[in-house]
Amino acid sequence: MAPQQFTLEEVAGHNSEKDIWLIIGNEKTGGPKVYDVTKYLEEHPGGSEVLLDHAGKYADEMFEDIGHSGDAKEKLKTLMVGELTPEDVEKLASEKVSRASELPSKGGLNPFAVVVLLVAIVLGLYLSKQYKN
Ligand code: HEM
Repeated sequence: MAPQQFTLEEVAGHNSEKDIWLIIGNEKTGGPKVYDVTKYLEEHPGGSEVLLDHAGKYADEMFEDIGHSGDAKEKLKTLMVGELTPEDVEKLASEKVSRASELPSKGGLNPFAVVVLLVAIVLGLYLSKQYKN
């Protein structure tokens, strides 16, 4: 049976302690795959916190950076629930979305922060003019 396919958005919905999925894998390891780590949270030797931090996201870089053992990779296999749709595999590869930072939002500037910053600058200019006169 072909593995089930999920979108990034569907994976992102599994982001709580009671239901946590991660995406791990890259071109070198056979592509990103989707893992259900809900039952593994308590068992994880690295603690549940790091897994929760990446709930619903692409955690490949973190997983690789730790230098997980062969045992860890074997365990990982048992937790797989499926793969990403080809479009979203493409998306991860091209945008390097998140690399464990921002899913599903695309990163970049927060528009609210930009507005606040602009207002602050204009106000600053206005006030400095006032003081000169
Ligand atoms: C389902 C995915 C994962 C599995 C099956 C897994 C498995 C393991 C295992 C078996 C160990 C013990 C050491 C070893 O055998 O390498 C371990 C340690 C650790 N893992 Fe994971 N891990 C997973 C995901 C992650 C992720 C996503 C992170 C980070 C965001 C992470 C961070 C750590 C840390 C910090 C340690 C402790 C290393 C140490 O104390 O030396 N793990 N993991």
